[in-house]
Amino acid sequence: MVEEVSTRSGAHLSVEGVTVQFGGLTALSDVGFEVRPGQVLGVIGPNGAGKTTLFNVVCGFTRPQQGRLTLDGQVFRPAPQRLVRSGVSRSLQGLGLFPGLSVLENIVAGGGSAARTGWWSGLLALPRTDRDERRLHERAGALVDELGLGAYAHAQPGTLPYAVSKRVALARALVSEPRLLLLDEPAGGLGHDEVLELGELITSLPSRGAGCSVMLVEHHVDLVMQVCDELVVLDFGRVIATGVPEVVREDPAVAEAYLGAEVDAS
Ligand SMILES: Nc1ncnc2c1ncn2[C@@H]1O[C@H](COP(=O)(O)OP(=O)(O)OP(=O)(O)O)[C@@H](O)[C@H]1O
Repeated sequence: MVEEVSTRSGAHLSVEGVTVQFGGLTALSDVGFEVRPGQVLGVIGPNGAGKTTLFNVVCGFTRPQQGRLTLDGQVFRPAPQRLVRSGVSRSLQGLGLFPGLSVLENIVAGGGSAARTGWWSGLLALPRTDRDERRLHERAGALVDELGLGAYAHAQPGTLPYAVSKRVALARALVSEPRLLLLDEPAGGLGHDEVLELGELITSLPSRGAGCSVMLVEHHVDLVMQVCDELVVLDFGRVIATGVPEVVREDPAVAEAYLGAEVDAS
């Protein structure tokens, strides 16, 4: 088991002692965990637990007051516009597809500066070559096929069924061949069969291309239990449990956090 993990590739993200306050409210308190190479790590927790805040910290939308991130051992100060250059990609709850562009063009747009020969060239701000451009279009075309988007390649986002839009957003996040993929509620609004398909896709990500680690923020507990190697459970901004799904599922603190949330809701 250990051997299997150590041979996987993908980025290694470390989140250390992260604290975020909004005025007097502590949204995250001393949060720490790791996403290991080739791992699918799930972040779960009841409403208001701090999941979105954590996602925003890793994307660079929110700066923590304390703590730090490292990516492959280097201090990582994420900025949304530089993420792709760092080998990181994200798919947000709000799909954010460009209305004036076709599905294929939207996917190509996800290449950003990584359209250059790779994210490392993007980091050095090397100019984009025709060959880079061609490769980007090839990758976009391959994703259209792989995610079953062929019938929609030239459609406008506004005309797509919701589940198809979600696949387009995912393809756009994958076209840069990220080493770390950040997914925010990818199952939101999907039906049962679509969630199953999504689960298969997420499970395949670590062995896709050069390898990809995944941080998945998700409410859909069945999906999380199915696809994640490890879970981090947040409640009131604190990590209350970490571990493999089978163990977290039995953790009394986790049951209590979710039960408390249900009682509040009722
Ligand atoms: N920009 C903000 N300003 C003030 N408070 C905020 C802000 N963003 C989040 N919060 C608060 O921080 C806490 C954590 O919110 P967050 O959205 O991260 O939780 P969550 O686990 O994603 O919740 P949900 O599952 O409902 O989306 C909540 O109490 C929320 O009201």
